Amino acid sequence: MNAGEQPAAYRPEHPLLELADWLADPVAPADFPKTILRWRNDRAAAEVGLAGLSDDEWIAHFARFDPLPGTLPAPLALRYHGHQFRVYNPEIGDGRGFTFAQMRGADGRLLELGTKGSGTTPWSRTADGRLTLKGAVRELLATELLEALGVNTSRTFSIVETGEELWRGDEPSPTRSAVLVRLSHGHIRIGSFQRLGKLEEAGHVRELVDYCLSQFPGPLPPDDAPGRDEPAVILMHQVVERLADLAASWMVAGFVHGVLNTDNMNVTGESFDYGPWRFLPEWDAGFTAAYFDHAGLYAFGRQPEALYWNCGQLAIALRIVADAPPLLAALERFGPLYMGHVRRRWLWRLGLGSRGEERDAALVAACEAAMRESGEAPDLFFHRHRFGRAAEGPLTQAFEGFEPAGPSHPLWDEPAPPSLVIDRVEALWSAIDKNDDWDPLTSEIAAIRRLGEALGAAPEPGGH
Ligand SMILES: Nc1ncnc2c1ncn2[C@@H]1O[C@H](COP(=O)(O)OP(=O)(O)OP(=O)(O)O)[C@@H](O)[C@H]1O
Repeated sequence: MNAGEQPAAYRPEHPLLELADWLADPVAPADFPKTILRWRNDRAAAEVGLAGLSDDEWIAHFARFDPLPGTLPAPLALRYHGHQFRVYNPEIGDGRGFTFAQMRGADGRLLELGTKGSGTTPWSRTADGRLTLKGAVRELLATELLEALGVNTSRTFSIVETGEELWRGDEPSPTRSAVLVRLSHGHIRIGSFQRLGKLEEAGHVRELVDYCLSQFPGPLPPDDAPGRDEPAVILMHQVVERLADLAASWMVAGFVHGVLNTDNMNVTGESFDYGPWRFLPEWDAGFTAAYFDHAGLYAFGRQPEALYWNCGQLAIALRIVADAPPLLAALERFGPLYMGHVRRRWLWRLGLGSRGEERDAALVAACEAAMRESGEAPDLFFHRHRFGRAAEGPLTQAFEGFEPAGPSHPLWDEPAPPSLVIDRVEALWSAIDKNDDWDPLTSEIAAIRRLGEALGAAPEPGGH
């Protein structure tokens, strides 16, 4: 919400309930020994009419999970399958989370509150259903910076520390526990369709397609797209458009998600599930975030290809209700859409207006080459070159004739804020872990929000 805007009214709904019999299981939240409020996102809460809750009420709803009035009567753990590192896994589903509430935002779009670390479900397998506090803090940092950088991301709504000791192979253990609530437009994944396709539930695929089209509305396919009136084809086009933009937005943010499995692909196009993510210390296509990604499958430069592959899996799942050629025609749009979104977002981050496709593409290529050569962190590069300043050497020509287009802000005349690279993330966590000092995290979030203000909103993609 921008300054001066009125807080939205709370407008509960529960359309998911209609699908719940075959898409989800009602579950009970864990009973935590402690509930210490660590983060409440009042900016996001104001958008859904929940900023007026007292801290006690907040904890009752977002750590004890007392139902919010008028929305889902019970938490729903969603069923899904997914390709994990390209291997099909039919045993997953919400193993440590659930959809807790649905509501309308001020713009009329559906929003959901979903959890992470809220207890076991039928899909927990042998795991504990919990989230580490460090995992929660990392998710907060990633979502705040991505939001500032114009990425369509889930938002971290609430973090409550829960007083348990957790054992993890990738954190010094025992480690502290938390329950996180996130706000996003939905939690229907490509893996949700894969599961229904695999189980040959064509009627349910149709129902889920209709739900997505009505709850997450988007544009119709281009005029010349084959099968453009069929619901599954329309959805396929929308998901391709959204994920092509998502891939572009991560590249321009210098962000490596780390685990681009099909169960982590939201059909709304929102970035979510922040595990081993990293921001780039330097421009390197081979930079890999997850220590367990030995082949570099989800390395920085392979993210667009991974999302394209995931869209292909959605097409396969939708084959049960649509012909292949129109689905493939939608899939083929991914590459050109991606390139267009990279150009648009790159110029936005530089604060420059477009000079046409060719010059814009040449500028992107020149900037990439300059970063590769110098080893400069992308955040620093974009800051130094905001509005086309500081161009030198081969960059001078590439920047020639581009005009400033972004808002002015005092930040652009200050030294660049430090990048949120791994050492910085670890330092912020260490203050909490060693001294229970939350001030460095709070200051970091304030600095990130100021960067978001300085950048302004990313422009919407144009029409077809
Ligand atoms: N500690 C845990 N307990 C139970 N299930 C877990 C745990 N950690 C991961 N899972 C499950 O393993 C699968 C893959 O985990 P992943 O980290 O991608 O998802 P997640 O972060 O738990 O949830 P989301 O994708 O909604 O962010 C999911 O089905 C998830 O629910």
